[in-house]
Amino acid sequence: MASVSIHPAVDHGVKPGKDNFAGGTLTCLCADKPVKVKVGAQTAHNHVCGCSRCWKPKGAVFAQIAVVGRDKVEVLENGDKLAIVDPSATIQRHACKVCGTHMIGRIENKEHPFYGLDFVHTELSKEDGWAAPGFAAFVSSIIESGYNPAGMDAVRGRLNDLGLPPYDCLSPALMDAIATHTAKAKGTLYKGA
Ligand SMILES: N[C@@H](CCC(=O)N[C@@H](CSCO)C(=O)NCC(=O)O)C(=O)O
Ligand SMILES: [Zn+2]
Ligand SMILES: [Zn+2]
Repeated sequence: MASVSIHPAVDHGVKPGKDNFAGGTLTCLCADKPVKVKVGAQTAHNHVCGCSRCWKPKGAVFAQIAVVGRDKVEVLENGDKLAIVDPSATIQRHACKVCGTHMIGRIENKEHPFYGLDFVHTELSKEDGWAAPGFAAFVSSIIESGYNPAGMDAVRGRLNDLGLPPYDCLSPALMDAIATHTAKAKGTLYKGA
């Protein structure tokens, strides 16, 4: 039986990143005047995401998405084709108006735990060496985009086989980082006995 399809970047096995990789250029899917975005550093926290908001290549069940410092992200060409998909969303996704590809996901709320980081889809670059995805986020959310709920055991099994532990929110490390940020803001962070 064919294995469950997740995302083209991982369906044939997760490819490890390269040490000292310094970034590359993301290009949208337009044949004419593509949007080009420079990402001038290696990314962190790469993951596959099942949420309905993240951009997925045609036919993919999951998105692949990572973060990088916003100071490392620069629109190089055809930025006039970009528009924010939903200005009220936490992550403002700047997408190509012609092909729909999300090029930059930016957080403008300075109080947000991930402020200062942009979300990017590194499969849009032809450079080799981007950090590999390490987990699967918002797995149950694929049902919201029409995935058959009866197939979820097989999806989670495949993700585990690929070395992408499945979570229905973000990974424990990221959820702990968010909660730590919130506790600091509320003044309730553990201070020791
Ligand atoms: N069930 C919802 C979940 C959407 C969601 O909360 N997505 C996360 C992860 S996106 C990258 O990992 C999130 O942080 N969203 C904030 C935002 O999108 O602005 C669904 O599927 O839509
Ligand atoms: Zn485009
Ligand atoms: Zn998402």
